[in-house]
Amino acid sequence: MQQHDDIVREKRRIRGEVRARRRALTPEQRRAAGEALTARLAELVESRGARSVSCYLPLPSEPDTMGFLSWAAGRGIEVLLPTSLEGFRLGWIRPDGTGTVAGAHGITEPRGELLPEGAIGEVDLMLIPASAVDTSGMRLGWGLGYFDRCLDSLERRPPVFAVVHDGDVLDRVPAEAHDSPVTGAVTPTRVLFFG
Ligand SMILES: Nc1nc2c(c(=O)[nH]1)N(C=O)[C@@H](CNc1ccc(C(=O)N[C@@H](CCC(=O)O)C(=O)O)cc1)CN2
Ligand SMILES: Nc1ncnc2c1ncn2[C@@H]1O[C@H](COP(=O)(O)OP(=O)(O)OP(=O)(O)O)[C@@H](O)[C@H]1O
Repeated sequence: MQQHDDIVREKRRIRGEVRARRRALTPEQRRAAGEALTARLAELVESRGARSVSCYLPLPSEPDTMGFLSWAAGRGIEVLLPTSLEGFRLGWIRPDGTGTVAGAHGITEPRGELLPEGAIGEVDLMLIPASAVDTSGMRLGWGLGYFDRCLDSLERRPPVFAVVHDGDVLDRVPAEAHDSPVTGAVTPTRVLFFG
């Protein structure tokens, strides 16, 4: 149990550092990072020939995916976005283009059809939020388990890329049994593939 408590404490410490670092970014740094991120995400999607992906509507301090969402819309690439359901479970929405609503945790969610469970496993590529990732592919979220549960529940798991700032790629992120590695990560400067 000691070991488990240590891991939980270490995860909390890392999340705190990431939060502080993200909040210290100036508006100009955020804008520039968002613009660069759009190019990296577009590169990844094009290189994989993905026609459908998952993504997220960003909180103010998260890597800004809005430019990428516009790019994808212009290319006719289908983008599914998450909604926070009860029990820290994720649902997936196909946006209908009529706007957004306020979801849980202060996160904006699109209006649109809530897809049947498992449908997210059919996308070509998942782009998911994270607080940090390490070079072996272990991913740290915000401690609510939404994405761990979602990825665990999939019979077929598409390639999964964590979207983070450059400073959120760490040498090592502590892992528990329910954590499974991601395929890669995308930052404003690079697309990384993990063993
Ligand atoms: N944009 C976005 N949508 C998402 C998630 C997410 O991480 N980001 N989720 C993923 O599970 C689910 C909701 N869970 C949440 C995850 C994190 C926080 C949150 O407040 N995170 C940070 C702030 C972000 C930052 O500093 O960059 C925090 O804890 O302070 C809230 C809800 C579904 N939708
Ligand atoms: N597949 C699962 N089924 C049930 N509970 C889970 C599952 N995966 C994780 N959890 C629980 O969710 C909580 C958060 O786990 P963890 O700290 O690994 O989250 P995270 O990776 O930061 O979050 P997220 O998955 O939202 O990105 C823990 O209490 C964990 O036990």
